[in-house]
Amino acid sequence: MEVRMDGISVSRSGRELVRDLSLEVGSGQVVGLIGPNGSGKTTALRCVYRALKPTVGTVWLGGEDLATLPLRRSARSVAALTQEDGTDLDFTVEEIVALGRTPHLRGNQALSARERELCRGAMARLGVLHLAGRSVLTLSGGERRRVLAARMLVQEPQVLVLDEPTNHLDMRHQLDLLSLLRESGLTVLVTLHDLNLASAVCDRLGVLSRGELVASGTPAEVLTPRLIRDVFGVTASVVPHPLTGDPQLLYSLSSSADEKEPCP
Ligand SMILES: Nc1ncnc2c1ncn2[C@@H]1O[C@H](COP(=O)(O)OP(=O)(O)OP(=O)(O)O)[C@@H](O)[C@H]1O
Repeated sequence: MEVRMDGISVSRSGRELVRDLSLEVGSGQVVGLIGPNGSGKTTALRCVYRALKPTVGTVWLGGEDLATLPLRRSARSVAALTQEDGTDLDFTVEEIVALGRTPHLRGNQALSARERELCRGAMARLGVLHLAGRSVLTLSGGERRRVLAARMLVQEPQVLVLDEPTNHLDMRHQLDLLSLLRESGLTVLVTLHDLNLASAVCDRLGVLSRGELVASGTPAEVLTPRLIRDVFGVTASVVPHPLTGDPQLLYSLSSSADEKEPCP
């Protein structure tokens, strides 16, 4: 199922946070939104999981205007892993994961045996099955993030929207989660601050700067020293990954945009 942001703008308090953004995520593609702090990435994502309505423009979900779809229908199709995770309630891990089934259930309907198995499978895949009976309030940041990723999977969506999903995760769990995204076959829109991970996992990247899309294309097309310098204000060398060939950025601590040449 493809997702298309079509000329969306979002205004708040008299400020345009996102301006005339058009970006498509083809069915089964992984597309990354990158950009500096405050460039509008979260705001754009929130329009796709319906936490925000664009002031102007349309988000198309599988060819239908998202704004016209019943909430239950879009909730079955789009799952989000956000920064506002809502896990401040004293629920157990398995209760939080089971909440992912909500869009599929009627009233107080109990989970079927298949759904309970689905929850166990998702917890096992994210390495949190051993925490099933623990209160989420007692978890570390990374454990909590993996529980929320499991909740996202049990929703059985066609589209995943993830805002900085690797936050709090150690390197092994970062790579594990991103591999899961790649292998899922789902349509994925993800923000990532780590440009090397974005390069490794994404088919295409969109670059936001001050609310506007300033570049889009494959990681090789987008991740150039010039763009990194112009948009992020740092000097980086771009080298091919020795195993995969993906462009990878090398920084040095002194590599601010003020320097004319990177250190040898
Ligand atoms: N409700 C709001 N009212 C006014 N300004 C807002 C509101 N929500 C966000 N902003 C501002 O909009 C801009 C874009 O915010 P957004 O969270 O989308 O950026 P981001 O690219 O996700 O940033 P980060 O990388 O820091 O997470 C920021 O300057 C932020 O302060």
